[in-house]
Amino acid sequence: MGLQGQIIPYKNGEKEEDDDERAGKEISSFPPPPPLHSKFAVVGYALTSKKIKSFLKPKLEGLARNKGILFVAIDQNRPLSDQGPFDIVLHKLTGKEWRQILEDYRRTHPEVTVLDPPDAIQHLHNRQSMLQCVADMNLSNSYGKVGIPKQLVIKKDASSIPGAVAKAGLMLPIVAKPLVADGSAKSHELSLAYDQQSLQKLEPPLVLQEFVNHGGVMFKVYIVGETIKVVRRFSLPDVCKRELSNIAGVFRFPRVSCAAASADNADLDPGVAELPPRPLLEKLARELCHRLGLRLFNLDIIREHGTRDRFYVIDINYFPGYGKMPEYEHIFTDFLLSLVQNQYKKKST
Ligand SMILES: Nc1ncnc2c1ncn2[C@@H]1O[C@H](COP(=O)(O)OP(=O)(O)OP(=O)(O)O)[C@@H](O)[C@H]1O
Ligand SMILES: O=P(O)(O)O[C@H]1[C@H](O)[C@@H](O)[C@H](OP(=O)(O)O)[C@@H](OP(=O)(O)O)[C@H]1O
Ligand SMILES: [Mg+2]
Ligand SMILES: [Mg+2]
Repeated sequence: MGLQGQIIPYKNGEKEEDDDERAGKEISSFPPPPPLHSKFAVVGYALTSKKIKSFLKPKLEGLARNKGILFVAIDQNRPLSDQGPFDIVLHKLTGKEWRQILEDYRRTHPEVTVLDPPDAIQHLHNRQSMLQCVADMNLSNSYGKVGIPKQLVIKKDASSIPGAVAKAGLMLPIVAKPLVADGSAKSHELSLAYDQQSLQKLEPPLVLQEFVNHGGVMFKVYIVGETIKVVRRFSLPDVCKRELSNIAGVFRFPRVSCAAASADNADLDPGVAELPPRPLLEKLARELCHRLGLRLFNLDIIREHGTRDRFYVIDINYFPGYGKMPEYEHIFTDFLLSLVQNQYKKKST
């Protein structure tokens, strides 16, 4: 633990004789910080301002503080080793330089849990490698079958796309996704192509994916360590054969999964609304955590319309919008607590 090796939740008025080595460090401003000499587990965070706003809400900070966890902003202009000491580093920043800083820090501070390792996160920044684990897993049991849509990577030369699609046997319509998925606005600019010729209008590098009809509803599976939570979201509507033969062109679509309202309380066809079986999701999540080496991510999964148990994972996101996950404040606090308790156990054995 960052200070004295034991978590003692902060209580108003508590006084101790410890040093104030954290004095002058930038700490989160709301709720009011406790005295710097308290025995807290310290979570250093390096997040975008957007992420701070959606994730580090007063309720989370308050709950965590009551359980002895303090969030402290990392100053990116100063060496990480000069800050803290941290018990956990929580981050979602991109860039080679930041990755290197974190890798060096992990090497020199093996006692600190970095959520998550930069090279493991990097795996999700490419939409091809992102889904490879799911394909390799080939999950199929009595609860259902989980795969990925048929897909093809186009690195360059848009004019080659119609031929490449025909050769690979991909069926229209096709979802075109930027190959890089680094959280930038551009990486979320997706399009739907209805006919073969229009595919030339797309801009590689891309992943082309068969569009799978799924009744206009998808499931977001949020993972925080060993906890999983599933929510329904509205998604793109099905494309019927008649529509496909009457429409040509490429249509850009916005960030559906983000913009779309929750479909949890909507009046839906039960066959579409039914959540994927819990044991199937648990198996998938556990295995993905292991294979990806990540603890904080979500996945978008759809059920092929007209089937009960045929599922496709279409997207995996690192440190997603947990602010939209029910009860995330409690789940996250308990998760962080379990990490520091494990660190403490390790140290004392
Ligand atoms: N293969 C597919 N078949 C059917 N619908 C799809 C497919 N791929 C994507 N979609 C739809 O497009 C949406 C956006 O796709 P995707 O989740 O891959 O993009 P993203 O920009 O990475 O999203 P996020 O905001 O979750 O990171 C999905 O939520 C789903 O509605
Ligand atoms: O929770 P879902 O619906 O999957 O959507 C998330 C995206 O997948 C994330 O990529 C967003 O985070 P970043 O904008 O930090 O990449 C994340 O941004 P947020 O944390 O600001 O809400 C969400 O938009
Ligand atoms: Mg998505
Ligand atoms: Mg995504």
